[in-house]
Amino acid sequence: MGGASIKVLREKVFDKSRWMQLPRDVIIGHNVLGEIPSVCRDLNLGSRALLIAGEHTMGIAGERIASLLGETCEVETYITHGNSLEEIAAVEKAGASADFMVGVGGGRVIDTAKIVSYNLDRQFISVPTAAAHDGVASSRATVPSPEGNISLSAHPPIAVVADTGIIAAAPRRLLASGCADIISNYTAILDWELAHRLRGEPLSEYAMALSKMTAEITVKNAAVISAHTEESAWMVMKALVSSGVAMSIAGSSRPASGGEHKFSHALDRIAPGQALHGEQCGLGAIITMYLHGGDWRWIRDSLKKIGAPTTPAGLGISDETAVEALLAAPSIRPERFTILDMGLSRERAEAIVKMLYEE
Ligand SMILES: NC(=O)C1=CN([C@@H]2O[C@H](COP(=O)(O)OP(=O)(O)OC[C@H]3O[C@@H](n4cnc5c(N)ncnc54)[C@H](OP(=O)(O)O)[C@@H]3O)[C@@H](O)[C@H]2O)C=CC1
Ligand SMILES: O=C(CO)COP(=O)(O)O
Ligand SMILES: [Zn+2]
Repeated sequence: MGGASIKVLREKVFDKSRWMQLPRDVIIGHNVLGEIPSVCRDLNLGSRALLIAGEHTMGIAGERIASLLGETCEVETYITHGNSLEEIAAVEKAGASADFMVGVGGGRVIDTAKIVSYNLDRQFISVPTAAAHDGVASSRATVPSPEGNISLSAHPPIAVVADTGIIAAAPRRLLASGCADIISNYTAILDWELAHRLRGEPLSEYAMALSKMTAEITVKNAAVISAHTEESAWMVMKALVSSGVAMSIAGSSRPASGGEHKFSHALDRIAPGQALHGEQCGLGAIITMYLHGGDWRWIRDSLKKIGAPTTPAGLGISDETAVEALLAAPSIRPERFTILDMGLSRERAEAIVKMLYEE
């Protein structure tokens, strides 16, 4: 009897817990914009909406959604110009009396809607107009700061409505960028494993498996995707949603963001507005795969197949800028340990950037 109670005392207490938040409704497909009023009714979101879109995306889909919603709701519209903390504060003011938000556009608009709705404790619907990034369904929001981009905890959208007709009509470059953001999951996972081995950072096997599978399916379907049809939009959008779910499972962007993302964030600071987020991450993934000793040529060729750039010139930046971004990457989010935080010399960074032009 005494022996049994000693055994109980010695057992390690299991004290782990995680709160995973995921979207409730995910609707992807042809002409699904028309479903938005039903989604609002189904989820009981209220009668006053703030619709947030960008300069281009307001005309591409925002106005149509506002008119659809206008039949049953009071709708205010707001055009954002980026996702700076000042812009977020302004949208928050505009949304103070809204019951819910609808974010219509690219990654910056969706991140703005995500953080504003989180701060105001409202729900939001994510309506991507392009398949360019994997923040469509994630619970994280990336915003610029003087120290570089920071990843804030927020909440996932209550619903995602992705109209493949609209997404397929977006410029080809945006779709290729989304694929590159997904392909960079390969190196993000290698960095996470490295941080586990060297720093004891906890891993989530489920998040890693989902993130890797998403990248594998994308590469396997490169030929279909590069045709840039509505079927391509369907495939890439499913991958982007799955990658966002992997981030929600992990409770951080780790499964989809490693050194290649730190390189991209450094570029956003050094050479803002030159290239798309996913394009930058794709180039970063070639370099970090090389540093991990993996098959970097395969990453490069996969990116080429889907039409994403694979050199600094392809991003519209100089080789020197790419070298500066590689060297600056460790200063971005220093707590996120990656292969770029292991001490890359300028000389090696220059040699690696030259290597990118190899046939
Ligand atoms: N939270 C997360 O988990 C993640 C966040 N991100 C973040 O997302 C951002 C990148 O998103 P991304 O979409 O690449 O960049 P942007 O949001 O900057 O959008 C790029 C451009 O595409 C335009 N656009 C969008 N849809 C269409 C369309 N159908 N036709 C024509 N133009 C269109 C936008 O127009 P407009 O001018 O109207 O906006 C904008 O000019 C970064 O800030 C990144 O950090 C990326 C991955 C994950
Ligand atoms: O872009 C992301 C995943 O693709 C989000 O990652 P960050 O946390 O690096 O912004
Ligand atoms: Zn990304």
